[in-house]
Amino acid sequence: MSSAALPVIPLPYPLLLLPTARLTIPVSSAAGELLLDLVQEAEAPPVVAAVPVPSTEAPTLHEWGSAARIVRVVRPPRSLARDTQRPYLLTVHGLARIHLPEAHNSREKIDVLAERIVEYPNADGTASVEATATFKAAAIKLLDRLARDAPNDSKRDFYVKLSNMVDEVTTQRAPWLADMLVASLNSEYADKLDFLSAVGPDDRLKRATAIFIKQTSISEVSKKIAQSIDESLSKQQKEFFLRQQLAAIQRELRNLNRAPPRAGSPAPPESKGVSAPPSELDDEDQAEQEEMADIRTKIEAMAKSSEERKMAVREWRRLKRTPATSVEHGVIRNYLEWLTAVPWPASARAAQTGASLAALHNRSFLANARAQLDADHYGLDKIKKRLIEYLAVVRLKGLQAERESQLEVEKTAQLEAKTDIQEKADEQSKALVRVKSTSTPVPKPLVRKSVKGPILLFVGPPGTGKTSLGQSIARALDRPFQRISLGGVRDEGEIRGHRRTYVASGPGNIVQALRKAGRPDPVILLDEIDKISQGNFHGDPAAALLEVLDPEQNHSFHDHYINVPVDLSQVLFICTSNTLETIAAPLLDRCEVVHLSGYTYSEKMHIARRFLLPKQLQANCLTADHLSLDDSVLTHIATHYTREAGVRSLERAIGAVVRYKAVEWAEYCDSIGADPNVPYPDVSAQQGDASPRYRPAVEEHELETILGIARWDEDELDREERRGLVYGLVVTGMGEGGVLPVETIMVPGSGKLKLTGSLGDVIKESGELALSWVKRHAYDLYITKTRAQDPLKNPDPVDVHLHLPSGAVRKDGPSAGVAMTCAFVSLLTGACVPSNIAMTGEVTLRGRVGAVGGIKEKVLGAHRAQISKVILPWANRKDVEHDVPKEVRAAIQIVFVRTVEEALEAAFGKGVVGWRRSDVLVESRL
Ligand SMILES: Nc1ncnc2c1ncn2[C@@H]1O[C@H](COP(=O)(O)OP(=O)(O)OP(=O)(O)O)[C@@H](O)[C@H]1O
Repeated sequence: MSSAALPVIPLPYPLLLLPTARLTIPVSSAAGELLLDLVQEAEAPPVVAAVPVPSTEAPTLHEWGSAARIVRVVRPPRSLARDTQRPYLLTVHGLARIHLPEAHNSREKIDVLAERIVEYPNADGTASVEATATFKAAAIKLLDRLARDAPNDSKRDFYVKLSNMVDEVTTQRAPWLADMLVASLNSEYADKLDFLSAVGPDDRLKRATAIFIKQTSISEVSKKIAQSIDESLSKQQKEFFLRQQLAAIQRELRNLNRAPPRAGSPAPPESKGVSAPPSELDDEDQAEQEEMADIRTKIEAMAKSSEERKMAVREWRRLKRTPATSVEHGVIRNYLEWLTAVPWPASARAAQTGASLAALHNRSFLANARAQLDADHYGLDKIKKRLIEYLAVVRLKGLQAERESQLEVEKTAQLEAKTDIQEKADEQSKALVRVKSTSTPVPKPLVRKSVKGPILLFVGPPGTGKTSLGQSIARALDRPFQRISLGGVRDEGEIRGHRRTYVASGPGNIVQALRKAGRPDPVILLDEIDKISQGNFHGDPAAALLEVLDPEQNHSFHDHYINVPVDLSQVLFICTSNTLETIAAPLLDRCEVVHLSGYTYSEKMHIARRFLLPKQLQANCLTADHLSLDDSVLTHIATHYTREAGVRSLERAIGAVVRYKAVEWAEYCDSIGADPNVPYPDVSAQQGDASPRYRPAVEEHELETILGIARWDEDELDREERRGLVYGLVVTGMGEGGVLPVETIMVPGSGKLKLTGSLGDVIKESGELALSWVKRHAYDLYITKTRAQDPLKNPDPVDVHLHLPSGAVRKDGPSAGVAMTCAFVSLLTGACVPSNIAMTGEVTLRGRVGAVGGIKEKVLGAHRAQISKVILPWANRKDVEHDVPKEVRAAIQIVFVRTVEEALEAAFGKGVVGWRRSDVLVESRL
C-alpha cells in the first residue's frame, strides 16, 4: 500500500466518482482559479482526490474516495465573470480507489484543494471464476431487461453492446468492468458508496452482483407498477367517458320532463327579467329528439316482416348502441333517414296511391287525358293517339292489379276465419293450431300489384316536346313526375348509389327520385339515355339501367347504399333520346320507340302563338295587351333567327322580344308616372297626345334591333349553283334534318378518287360505287367518245376529290348515293344542278335507287332550308304519305325516282344531260 498527499475535491451528496468514471462538477471561482493555476503549473495533468461527503447535516469527508485526473477546468465567459453565482466547471476522470485514514477524525472545515494524506490500497489481481460467473449472469440479466424496456433504439443498442462486453469479459478484466457498470448504470448512492470501499477483485464483483440483482428486481417491480398505473388510468378514462354519457342522458331526461309553464304560473328563474324571444337555434336537443321520433314512427309504419323493416330495426338498434359523438353514429343515422324516406310500396304510406287509383276509376279518365295532352301540346296527333293507347292500357292494368290484390286480401281473411273456427272446435289440439296459425300469412295492407307496361322511348331532336309529353302523362295519371338526366352519367354509382363504406356515400338517382316523389308509383322520365356512357372502369351505368327498366327484374332493384331490394314495378318509366344510334341494343330492346321528328313552320307558328308567347309573357309579367306579334313577324323570327327541328330557340327568341318590350313598358310608365302594374288599356286612356306613346305591336324591321342581325341569311346566299356541287339531305346526330352540300372537283392525277370529310366506311363505299356507275355510263352520258374510255384518264388523267363539309362531324350511311352520283355527273359533263334542289337515296351498282331512313326529318329540314324540290327514292313514298305534313308536301315539289337515270333527269332537268337512247340499261334478272 503506498500513500501520497493529494489536494481534495469534496463531492457533496449525491455526487460520487468511481474509478473509470468521469464527472463534471461546479466549483467556486476561488477554487476554480486555484485549479487553473495547478493545471498551468503541472507538466502532466494533475491528480486530485475526489472524496464524497455523504451527509449534509454533519459534513465530513468519506473514508474512501477516488484518485482522479483533472481533465478540464472551464472558466465562465468573461462578461459573466463578475457574476459570483456563476461557478467554474471542473471535469475529473476516476483512476483508482483511495483511502483517507484520518477522514473520520477530522473535525476541521472541509477546504477545497486542501492537501490530505491518502493511501492507495492494492486493488490488483484476478477475480475467481465463480465470482466472475455470478457477476456475468447478474449483469447480463439486468442489461437484457434494460434493453427490453429501452425507450429508444440507441439506448437499446447501448445495453446490448454492454451485455456483449460482459459476456466476453475475462476474470482479469471483470473487476474493472464491475466498476464501469456500477458507475454507469444508475445505481443507488448508498450502494455506490459501499461499492467504493470494496477493494479486492472478488469483493468488488460480489458487491456489484448484489447491486445488479437488486436493480433487476427494482426494474421488474417498477414495470409492474407502471402497468397497473396504466390500467387504472384507462379505467379512469372509461369512467370519465361513462360519466359524460350519463350526464347527457340525464340532460335529455330533464328536457323530456320539463313541463311547459302553465298560464299564470311563475316563470322559471332563468326566464325572469328581459325574456329573449325563443329561437329555433336554441332548441337543438328538442329538434334532435323530434327527428329521432320521426325516424322511429316511420320505421313502425313499415310493413311487418318486410326486408326494409328488418334492416331498419337492426340499424336502429346499432344507432342506440353507438355513442352520439362518434362518426359511425352520423353514418347510421343518415342511412336510417334515407331508408325511412323511401316510399316503400308495402308501407302504410302506400295509401297515398289511392289518389291515383281514384283517377283510374274515373269514367272520363281517357277524355281527361286527351284534354290534358291537347292543352299541353299542339299537333303531334299520332303521338297523342299512341299515348292515349298507352294510358288506356296502364289504366286497365292498374284496375286489374287492384282487383287481384283485393281478392288476395279477401282470401287471407277467409283463411284466418277458418283458423279461428278450427281453434274453437278442437280445444285439445290448441297448441298445434297455434303453430299453424303463426305460419299463415299476416294480412297485408292493400298493396298494388306491379303494373308492367311497355317503356316508352321518345326519340327526336331537341325541343320537340319529349320532356313536356312526359309531364303531361304524369298529370293525366295524377302521379308525381320526376326527371333524371342521364346525359354524361359515367359512373354506375350515380344510378345504383355508393356503398355505405364510401366517404360521402348516398343512394343513386333512382332512389333519390323516389324519395322526392314521395310515392312508390311516380312517372320517372329518364332523359337522354343515348348520352349515358357504357362500360368503363366506373362500372356500367347502361347495365344498371337495364335492371331498372326490365319489368322482370325491377321489382327488386338493388341500390348499393340502401342495400334492401327496392320495388320499382309500380313506377312508370319514360325515356327520351335524341338518336337511336348510340343506345345500347339491350336497352333499346326494352323500350317502345315513339318518334318525334320536328315541326313545320306552320306548326311552329301555332305552338308559338298558343304556348310559347303566353308562357313568355307570363314569365316576364306582361299580358297579351302589352305585346302583339303578327304572323309575319313570328314567321320571320322562325325562319331568320332559328333553324331547328324543335321550338327551343324559337321560345328563346320570343323571350328576348318579350323582355325588350318589358323594358320599354317600364320606361314608358316611369316617364308618364303610371304604375307598370296597371293594365295597358287603362294607361293608354290616360296618356295625352303630347306624351310619347307605347306601341304594343312589334314590327318586322324592329327585329334586327331586338334580336340582332338575322342568323340564316348568309347560309342561304352561300348555296350556289356550280359544276360538281349538289345538295344532299341528312339527319344529324341530334335527330334534326338538314341540307348538306356534296362538293367535287377534278385535280391532275391518275384517275383516282379521294374522299374527305370524316366519312365512315359505308359512305365511302357508296362514293366509290357512284363513281363506278358514272364511269360505266360515261359513254351513255356523252362524257366519253367510246365505251372503252375512262373519263378520268381521257382526254387528260385526273383525280376526283369529293368532300362533305363540316369535316369535324362524322358522317356515314348509304343515303348520299344519289347526290354523289349527280355530283360526279355534273363534274364530268359540266351541267349544274340548281341550288334549290336537294336529294337523298341509296344507289346500287345496277343503277337502282333504294329506300333510306329519316324521310320526315329530311323533308322538314329541306323545307326549313327553303328548298323547293326534293328527289326521294320511290320506295319512300309511303313515308312521305304517312309522316310529312300536308302543308309541307304542298310547299315542296317531291319527285320520287326508281333509277339513277330518273334522278339525273329530275336533278338536271329534262334533256340537260344527254343519254344515248339506243343503249338503255338492261336489268339482269337473277
Ligand atoms: N307540340 C308542342 N306544343 C307546345 N309546346 C311545345 C310543343 N313541343 C315543344 N314544346 C315546348 O318546347 C319546350 C321544349 O320542350 P322539351 O323540353 O319537352 O323538349 P325536349 O324534346 O325534351 O328537348 P331535349 O331533347 O333537349 O330534352 C317546352 O317549353 C315545351 O313546352
